[in-house]
Amino acid sequence: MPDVLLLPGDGIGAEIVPEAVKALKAVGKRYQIRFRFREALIGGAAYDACGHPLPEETLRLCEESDAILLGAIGGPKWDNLPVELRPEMGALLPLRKKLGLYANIRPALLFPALIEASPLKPEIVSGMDLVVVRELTGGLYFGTKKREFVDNGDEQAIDTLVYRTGEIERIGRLAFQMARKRRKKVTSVDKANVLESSRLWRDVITGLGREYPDVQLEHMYVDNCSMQLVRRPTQFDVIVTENTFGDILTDEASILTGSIGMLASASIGGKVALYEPAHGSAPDIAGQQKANPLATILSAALMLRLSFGMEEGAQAIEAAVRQVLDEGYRTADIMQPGKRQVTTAAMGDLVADRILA
Ligand SMILES: NC(=O)c1ccc[n+]([C@@H]2O[C@H](COP(=O)([O-])OP(=O)(O)OC[C@H]3O[C@@H](n4cnc5c(N)ncnc54)[C@H](O)[C@@H]3O)[C@@H](O)[C@H]2O)c1
Ligand SMILES: CC(C)[C@H](C(=O)O)[C@@H](O)C(=O)O
Ligand SMILES: [Mg+2]
Repeated sequence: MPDVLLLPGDGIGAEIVPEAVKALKAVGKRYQIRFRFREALIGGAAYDACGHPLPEETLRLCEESDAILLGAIGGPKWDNLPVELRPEMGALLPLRKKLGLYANIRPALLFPALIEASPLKPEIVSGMDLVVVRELTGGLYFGTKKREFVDNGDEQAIDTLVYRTGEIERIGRLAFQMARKRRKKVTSVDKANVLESSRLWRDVITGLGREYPDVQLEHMYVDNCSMQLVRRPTQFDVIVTENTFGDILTDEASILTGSIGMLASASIGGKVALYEPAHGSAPDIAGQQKANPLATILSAALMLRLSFGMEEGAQAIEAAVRQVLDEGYRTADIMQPGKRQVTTAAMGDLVADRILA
């Protein structure tokens, strides 16, 4: 019985996770699989309940589970806490690190029904289907952080950006392997014209490329990449990049597919994988049933594919999402003239229903 740990977290997390559970239950019913769902606290919700954003009990349940589904963490309520108690630095980052989740897979796929919801012209965005492989446990996020006063009385803040060859090699390998199963192209994104860590990144990826002669490798500076994504997103197949660049480029890529509410993700590399939408807790729309649950539902599909080897179940979810969009149902963020606007829960019901149809 696959044991799935649910971590709804904060803001819209409590609204979107139940919709992905509906999809998983529908797959369970269709293919006679019984999932066991457990739930734990994380983020601001955990801080409010027990004084820490990542309680030991939550970490233990994560380590014992077969896969984790996370909603989102954070929000203005907790932004002024000491940094180690904030949901981002006190829970999400340590959880990724402790579970060894060094690779964050973020597919940015345009569903044809959403072509009008994209800010790009239909002829430019049509066929967009790329995946960003983001390094997740290194770089600026995990470097030394400090503040100190200098001679003239100024305060200075320091964040170090460190990458080792081994860290670059393992994420690079994953990207090449993924490209082999796709359109056989890897774009490695860095800032090698400025950063030493990027020059090492480029050296390591170039060396790895020789082991994958069937995969086309190109290097691109991150500033150019952010422009190329908008100019011609279909030129990309697999983008591999370091932590911070991947964070920024995936928010950019998400909107090209219609909304950040469409971008699923899988964080892998350890014994247990974590699945979560790429977006945050969206405090501006929390509690209003306006959130798009599809990124979380599509993250559940990634869970079935990558953690449980249930390709059929994953495809059933993806086909149901496609069908519901083709039928014209939309949450507010992807609403278009002539379409039918539905709530978060209604969207989840529709997807579950189509999985079972
Ligand atoms: N993985 C995570 O848990 C995660 C990711 C990003 C941000 N955060 C946290 O979330 C909080 C809010 O951050 P932010 O406002 O910069 O980013 P955000 O992604 O929460 O929201 C950005 C914008 O996108 C909209 N949006 C996001 N998800 C949506 C959805 N599913 N459906 C419809 N609209 C959606 C929001 O309403 C908002 O206008 C912060 O505390 C941040 O640290 C957490
Ligand atoms: C909340 C934040 C720490 C996180 C990140 O930057 O990794 C988020 O933006 C994401 O993309 O998952
Ligand atoms: Mg982000």
